[in-house]
Amino acid sequence: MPRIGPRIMSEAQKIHRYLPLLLPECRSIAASLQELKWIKNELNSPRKIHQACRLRGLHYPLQYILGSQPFGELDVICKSGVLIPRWETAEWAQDLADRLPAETKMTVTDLCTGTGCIPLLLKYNRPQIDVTGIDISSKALSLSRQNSKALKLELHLQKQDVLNNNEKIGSGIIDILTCNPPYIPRRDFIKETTLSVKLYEPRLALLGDMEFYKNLVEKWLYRSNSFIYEVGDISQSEYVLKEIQHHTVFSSLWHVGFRNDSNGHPRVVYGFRKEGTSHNMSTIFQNYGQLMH
Ligand SMILES: C[S@@+](CC[C@H](N)C(=O)[O-])C[C@H]1O[C@@H](n2cnc3c(N)ncnc32)[C@H](O)[C@@H]1O
Repeated sequence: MPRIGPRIMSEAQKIHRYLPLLLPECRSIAASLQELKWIKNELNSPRKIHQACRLRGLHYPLQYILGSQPFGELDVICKSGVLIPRWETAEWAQDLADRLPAETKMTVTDLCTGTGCIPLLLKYNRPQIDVTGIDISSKALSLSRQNSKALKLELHLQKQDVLNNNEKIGSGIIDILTCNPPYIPRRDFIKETTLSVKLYEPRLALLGDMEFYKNLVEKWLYRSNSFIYEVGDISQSEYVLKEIQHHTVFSSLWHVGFRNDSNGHPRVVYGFRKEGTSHNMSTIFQNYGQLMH
């Protein structure tokens, strides 16, 4: 990343004395001004505003400073130690919420729930559904509980290792299984993530490769009627597709699709049972992405 030159620093200093603190993270005067406006809107004391700008200069995430992040129509509480929800996730989760039937009862289990943003957004849009969030991290569970309370949306929570204790999670068949797992391979972590993410967001929430997709195929397909897993790149979607296509039983039972985010990047692999479910999955997932199988 190129360094900020002295000319732009002194230009920023002339506009506002805190702008030079924001420039290293925001990279331009316009972006720094926008951020200063947000900080001033949220924090009322000059001391807090100055402290916030200083922290931003150290690449500390704005959401941890201001304490929240919009996720669809929700304002989700954010705290250090728990991944900040991303717009890419909100995009597919909101579209999924809009597709769920308005009155029908359904069960949703969200693996790797973090702040609880995904099940809470689904519950907000479809209050009749029953939502459960699972995470291995105590910090994540405590924050998702706090979000559930603050938003007045009921969310069942369970602390479990998704990869090893699958049988201890819930019971019966899950209608919709959602998951945004840690999916950045160690080899890509250094070059592909920003300093702010590298320094301050939990690695437990970020670092992963194929293990959660493998676990989906080996364990969760037996227990769910549909799944929506976020991916970091196309190889993770292709892995799930190949495993289902080449499976003697799954290949005749499941449809599989890929979905890009609005920046055109592969973002989701999803699947649903062709028949035998009490809800019409093919209507819910019609044109959700591109069907591959
Ligand atoms: C990418 S974050 C997703 C958080 C949230 N769902 C979101 O979209 O913002 C992944 C989450 O998985 C959790 N996690 C990591 N390994 C896990 C495991 N083996 N079992 C359960 N949760 C795990 C982390 O604690 C983290 O909260």
